[in-house]
Amino acid sequence: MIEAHALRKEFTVRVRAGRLRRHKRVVTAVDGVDLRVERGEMLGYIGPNGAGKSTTLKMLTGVLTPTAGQVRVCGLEPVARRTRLALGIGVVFGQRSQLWWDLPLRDSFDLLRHIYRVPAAAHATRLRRCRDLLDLDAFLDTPVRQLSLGQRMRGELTAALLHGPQVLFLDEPTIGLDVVSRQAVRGFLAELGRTGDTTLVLTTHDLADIERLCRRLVVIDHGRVVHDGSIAALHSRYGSRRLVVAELDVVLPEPPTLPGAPLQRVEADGHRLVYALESAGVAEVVAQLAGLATLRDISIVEPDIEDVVARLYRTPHPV
Ligand SMILES: Nc1ncnc2c1ncn2[C@@H]1O[C@H](COP(=O)(O)OP(=O)(O)OP(=O)(O)O)[C@@H](O)[C@H]1O
Repeated sequence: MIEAHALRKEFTVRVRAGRLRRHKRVVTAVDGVDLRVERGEMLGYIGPNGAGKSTTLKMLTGVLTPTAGQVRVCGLEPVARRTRLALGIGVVFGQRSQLWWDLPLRDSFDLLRHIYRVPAAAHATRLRRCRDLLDLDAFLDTPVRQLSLGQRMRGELTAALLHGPQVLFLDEPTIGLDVVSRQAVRGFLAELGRTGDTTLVLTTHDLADIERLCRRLVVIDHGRVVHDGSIAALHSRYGSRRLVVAELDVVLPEPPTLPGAPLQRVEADGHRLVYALESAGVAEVVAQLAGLATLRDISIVEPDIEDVVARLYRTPHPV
């Protein structure tokens, strides 16, 4: 659905160099990105501020012309075939609206049906589904300007999907949403992913979105791809380890040393021991601890995606 090769975008900016003088400076926002996304994939596209995520999305959707490289979305060259491409893609930019500010949500949806020339029956089916899954009914007749951010975002998602796009681009779809709206949006996107018809490209700073929705993660930094693979692959690349947390009834004179599971921390005055799973398996570690101490509780803590991504952002990457 998406193919990009050596995609590059440079911006020329003017910077002050004295009271009246200005210098031209070239900012390379995207620096040779290769990307291939198959039908039905849900791809998380993340990176620190200014990494080039929005610029990439703008090139994929035909808003910006690449400085160099090739790009095809739904088999089309985005800038040259922008009108045609609009029928195949849906776009949600969290900070911008595609709805009519003064119209009730229902009327915006109706206008979109005419703009995209969607047959009435197909429109009704898709709208019904969004109304059910996103709980739109309570505010369908409210003008967009009176909607809360969470309600508007649900409206935006519906608006992006009513013409049945093959690819959905989402730039920060959960930004600023409260917990309930965030869950509603995530649940809806997860459902969309399960049906497997829509390809989804999602940029976000909220890594819980990625964990919940995306099996594949592309990380971009300074305009370059620095990771392309699963979240699990990222953890193994950066040596993230699962932890075994043992709560003891009685404090031991010395925390036990376990082969293949180094002790990470001793907490709660010795009542809690935290081991990292290296070469040892969970069962082995639990069995050993059970033989050495009276356990009140034991839990396994999965590696934290925030930690591993923070480590990745801090790692310098070769230019
Ligand atoms: N229109 C523009 N003119 C000049 N520079 C730009 C323009 N748009 C983006 N840039 C620069 O390109 C770089 C990448 O910006 P981009 O908006 O793609 O980053 P991002 O990864 O989406 O960041 P964020 O997470 O902060 O939204 C930044 O250095 C930014 O200042």
